[in-house]
Amino acid sequence: MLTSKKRPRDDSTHTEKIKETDCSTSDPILTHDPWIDLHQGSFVGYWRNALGAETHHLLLERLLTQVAWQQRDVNIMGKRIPQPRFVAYFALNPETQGTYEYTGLALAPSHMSDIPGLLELKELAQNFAGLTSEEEQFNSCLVNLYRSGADHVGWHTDNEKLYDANPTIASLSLGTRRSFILRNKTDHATKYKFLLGDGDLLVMKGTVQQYWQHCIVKMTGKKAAEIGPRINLTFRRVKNPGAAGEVHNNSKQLS
Ligand SMILES: O=C(O)CCC(=O)C(=O)O
Ligand SMILES: [Fe+2]
Repeated sequence: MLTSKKRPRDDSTHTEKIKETDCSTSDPILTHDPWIDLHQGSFVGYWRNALGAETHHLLLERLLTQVAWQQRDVNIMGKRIPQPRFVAYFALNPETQGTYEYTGLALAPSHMSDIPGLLELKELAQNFAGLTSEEEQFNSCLVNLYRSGADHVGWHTDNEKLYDANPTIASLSLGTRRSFILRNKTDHATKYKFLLGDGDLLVMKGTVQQYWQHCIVKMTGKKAAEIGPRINLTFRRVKNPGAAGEVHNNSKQLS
């Protein structure tokens, strides 16, 4: 049974503010407040093992086997390249919410109710994100499958016009721990690294998509091939279904 009970972060060593020049030195933010104030109205919430259940592997297995994963081509700087991960898209009301589009890739949504447990995960993510009113609640879920350490997502912001200009986005991780980095758009040396492990939840809130970019770091070498899969579910609220493919400000960089 999934629980939405909030639990304090038990260990902050999985979050670090890092400098461009020294990515291995940690400057941990040692606080039990799950919300990190990035200034200018940007906030990130981070909960280790928000899922709190021992059934993550079943959930991972279910998603691996039941989701109709797609690897699509995207346009990056005039070139068509296969995305370095697999994706799928779910909506609460696929009939009215339209497609999700970026860099030449259009994904039609499936029903969230098609995957057992997905609606409960949405509720859980909403509770952690503090979304109480119905108008704020998530109605879509973009799911990423990183097969090994070589799969990744490049620097980007989730600034599609489908969403509000300052959307709340909740990201739930399953499987292998991977490095998620946020960097300030105007000062790339200001970064926060989160090691997102099985059951961890990260929420971006306020102006994060205006002032920060994020990525999942590409791993290289033998270790990249050896590590297991990771699935990430990002819950979002589609507000403007007619605006698929448009972005709020500067262009979205993504691979
Ligand atoms: O896998 C992750 O944690 C991030 C995914 C992401 O940034 C996205 O789907 O927009
Ligand atoms: Fe993103």
